[in-house]
Amino acid sequence: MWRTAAQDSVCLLCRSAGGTRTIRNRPAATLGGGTSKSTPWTGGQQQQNQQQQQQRTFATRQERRSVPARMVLSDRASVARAPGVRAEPDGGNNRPRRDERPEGPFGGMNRRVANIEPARLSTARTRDSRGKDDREKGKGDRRGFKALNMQRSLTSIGYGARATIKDRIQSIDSFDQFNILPPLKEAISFTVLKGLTDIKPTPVQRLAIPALLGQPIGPRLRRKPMSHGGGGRQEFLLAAETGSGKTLAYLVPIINALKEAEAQDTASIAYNARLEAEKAIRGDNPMSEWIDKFEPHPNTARPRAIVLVPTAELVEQVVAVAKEISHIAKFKARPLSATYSAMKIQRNLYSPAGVDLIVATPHLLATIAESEPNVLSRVSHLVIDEADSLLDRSFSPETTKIVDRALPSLKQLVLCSATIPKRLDTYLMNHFPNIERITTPNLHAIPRRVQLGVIDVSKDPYRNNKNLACADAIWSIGKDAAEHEGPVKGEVDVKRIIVFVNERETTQEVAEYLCSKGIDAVALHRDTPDLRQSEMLASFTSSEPVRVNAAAATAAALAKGGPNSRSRYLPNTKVIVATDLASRGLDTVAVRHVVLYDVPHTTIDFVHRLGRAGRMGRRGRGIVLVGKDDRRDVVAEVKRSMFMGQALV
Ligand SMILES: Nc1ncnc2c1ncn2[C@@H]1O[C@H](COP(=O)(O)OP(=O)(O)OP(=O)(O)O)[C@@H](O)[C@H]1O
Repeated sequence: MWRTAAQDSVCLLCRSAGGTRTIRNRPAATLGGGTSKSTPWTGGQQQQNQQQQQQRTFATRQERRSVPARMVLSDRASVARAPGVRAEPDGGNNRPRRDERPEGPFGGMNRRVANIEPARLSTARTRDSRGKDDREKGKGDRRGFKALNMQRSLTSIGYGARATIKDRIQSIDSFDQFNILPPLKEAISFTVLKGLTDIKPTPVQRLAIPALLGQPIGPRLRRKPMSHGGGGRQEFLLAAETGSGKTLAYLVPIINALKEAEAQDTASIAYNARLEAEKAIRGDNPMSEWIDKFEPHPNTARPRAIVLVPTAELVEQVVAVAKEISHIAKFKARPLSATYSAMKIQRNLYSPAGVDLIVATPHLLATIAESEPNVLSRVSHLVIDEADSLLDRSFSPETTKIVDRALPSLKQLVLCSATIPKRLDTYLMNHFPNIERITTPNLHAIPRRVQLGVIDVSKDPYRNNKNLACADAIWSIGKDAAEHEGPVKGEVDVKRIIVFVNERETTQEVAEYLCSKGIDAVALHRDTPDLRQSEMLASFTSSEPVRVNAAAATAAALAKGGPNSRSRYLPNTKVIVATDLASRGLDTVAVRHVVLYDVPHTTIDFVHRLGRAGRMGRRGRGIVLVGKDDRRDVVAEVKRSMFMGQALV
């Protein structure tokens, strides 16, 4: 019996590989009891190779088993191994690593590494690892939010990116830092935000105003070259938490652009000169008496800026802000909504004095544009406020029609929203791939100053009577308020509360039940009488306090049985029952309490509904009624997210 050094090394290797069984003490050549003579498969050259080879192992157990008694092993150790590929001590599975396979027709198959140039690979890795860091960080923060992670409805933004944005806007603390015309600065301080002592732009205003003006602020705010849609148009998405001043964030730069363009517009300059001459001729004769007979302004029925909003109430709200600015900045803003008579709509649009900015609902404007295509022929600035609703299925056809008609003259398209739902994200990627996204550090987070309480409706005393639970919650708020006299002796503040339901049909039913329990409640929907609805809304959107006699409120507070008490009248609360679409965007500054009658379907609805309270730094409280079939896990996680000050997903 003889052994070569090479054979010894095979034996050691086999042992160390732990699994490749060899017939250890027999040289390969004698396997099967053969001789060392050459066979047709093993020539003299092969034998020489055998001796030179340092590591040798058998191909596979199967191969070995199938080795006929007189078979001599290939000196390549594995028949599957390509020339030049090293053997692996892998227990007999000696196939070459996929990424080491040679070039050839099948060389690219089953690769584990992408065939990317090293230079490109390094930049891709840096980018990827940065994104991954952010994602990992976000994931870490979201651990334990199983229910919310499962039904993700909002686009997530990494906490790293949020921190960067926060840094960027720190140096801006005054409207004077923006390149806006002096009358606009004056209007912000003396009309829109009058009464405030320390006026500072909010985060969305710090980000959006310079971006829309095309103004670089400080070295860190210098932006990449403008993102353009087709035809040199600029496209922006402003996304910021509810009640954070988005209206002013888009109105200020747009009005500024209108005023600058007006100063250059030869038609307007010539008209103004003729108007001044006419005024001189007419002397003391008031302008309102003769302007109708004078020639129309070049902007008559051809506004240069349009703001689209989903509801008539929001039309009023936005146009009110624009008009406040217009008192000082001098331009014409007009509302268009279905609540106006045909004659009023006609007058607003065809006013001989012209119209610069129109605030409208898409349905009405799209209908007008069908018969009067010129209405949109001069639009240079288009804002789609509450973009997640207006680009959703129900509004999208009308909104898109307006965008399409305005496109030829459009210079800036601004989409504005408090949430970026995933479907909006996809829509933007498909339709506006170059849109510049301006998002604030607290996007999708409900402010920590808003607390969320939970009432289990399935328990006593409600026994699944949601209406009763709702009335009881409102009575508790009223009773509590009755104990605290306001600044005026003998009077208490009236609490304004919004009750949110998921379906529009439920609004009336709940409002009627609350009324039957002595609560001043109104449903906010199309069929509610306009006057009652607008009276109620006015008291919700005004920051002026409403007070009632303390004695009446205290009597109600002391009555036993709450909503079931005999007195059955709670004088110090006012309630609106609505779906969140009805109240979308409403600046309900007077609201401290929100009751979520139904558990919202998605986190998007949580953000918008709870966003009606706690606006612009105010405190607020949400109460959610949870029935036996509701997702308690979702509610618990939203509550925890809010407590931790995290964004909902
Ligand atoms: N810089 C500011 N400082 C203080 N208050 C401001 C400032 N800018 C706006 N506001 C006030 O903040 C309130 C909310 O503004 P606005 O309605 O524009 O919020 P929003 O972000 O559009 O909310 P939503 O998402 O609900 O539509 C308004 O009462 C407005 O007057």
